[in-house]
Amino acid sequence: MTTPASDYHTAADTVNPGGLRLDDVTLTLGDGDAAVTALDHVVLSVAPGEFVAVVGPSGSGKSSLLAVAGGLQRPSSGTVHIAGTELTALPDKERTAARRRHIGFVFQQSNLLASLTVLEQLLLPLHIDGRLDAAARARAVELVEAVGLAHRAASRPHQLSGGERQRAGLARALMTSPAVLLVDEPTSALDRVRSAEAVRLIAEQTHERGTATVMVTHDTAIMDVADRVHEMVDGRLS
Ligand SMILES: Nc1ncnc2c1ncn2[C@@H]1O[C@H](COP(=O)(O)OP(=O)(O)OP(=O)(O)O)[C@@H](O)[C@H]1O
Repeated sequence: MTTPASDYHTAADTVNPGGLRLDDVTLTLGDGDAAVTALDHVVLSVAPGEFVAVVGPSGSGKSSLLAVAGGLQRPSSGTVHIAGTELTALPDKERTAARRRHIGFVFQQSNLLASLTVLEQLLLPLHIDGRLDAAARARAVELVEAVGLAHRAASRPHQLSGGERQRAGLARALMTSPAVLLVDEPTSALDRVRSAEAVRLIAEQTHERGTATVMVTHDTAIMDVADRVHEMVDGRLS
């Protein structure tokens, strides 16, 4: 008996069905004469296991793209799907839950909680979701090591450098194996070697875990690592 092709699944399919899709997304910020079209009819599809970079000048709409893709900001029009769910159709409470479960953010500001150690920052989201078990603890330790912070696992954010805080934020974002990973300029606070390592880790996790990853950056060196590179100019993606 042969197995139909549709019964075969890649590791990526098993971990994260669906990816990220933006359909005809427009975002207008501000009112009247001050109104700015931050996103202009953007179409973007990122498959599980795909690493997409978005490059573009300051003010072109890159951060707006991540905010809308991650459900932090509702678009003025258009739809966003993550992991098979239409994010833009969900009420606020459910959108927040979907965001926590499916999306990992790495922002320039790492938004770490001041009172928690590096290791605790990683464990908290799983604790909130009631999914904190031995495997999760082991993964947290592994990720803290992978971002080069093993010696800082028990440190709190104020005891870390900017680059260390950013790497802790990256490890935290990877902790839940999100379906979608949204990364804003991971290299700014890091030195060259560290930043190359961080990008390599993101690429590795993207391919191994079937994450749909979007990274926005000014850094054109990213082009060597990304599967696809888009350019953003005046809110338009090409
Ligand atoms: N709250 C706001 N009200 C009005 N305009 C805004 C608001 N936030 C951002 N903008 C404008 O929207 C456009 C896109 O901004 P965005 O932050 O997405 O750009 P960016 O490409 O991420 O820039 P950078 O690389 O400097 O971070 C810019 O022209 C910006 O001035």
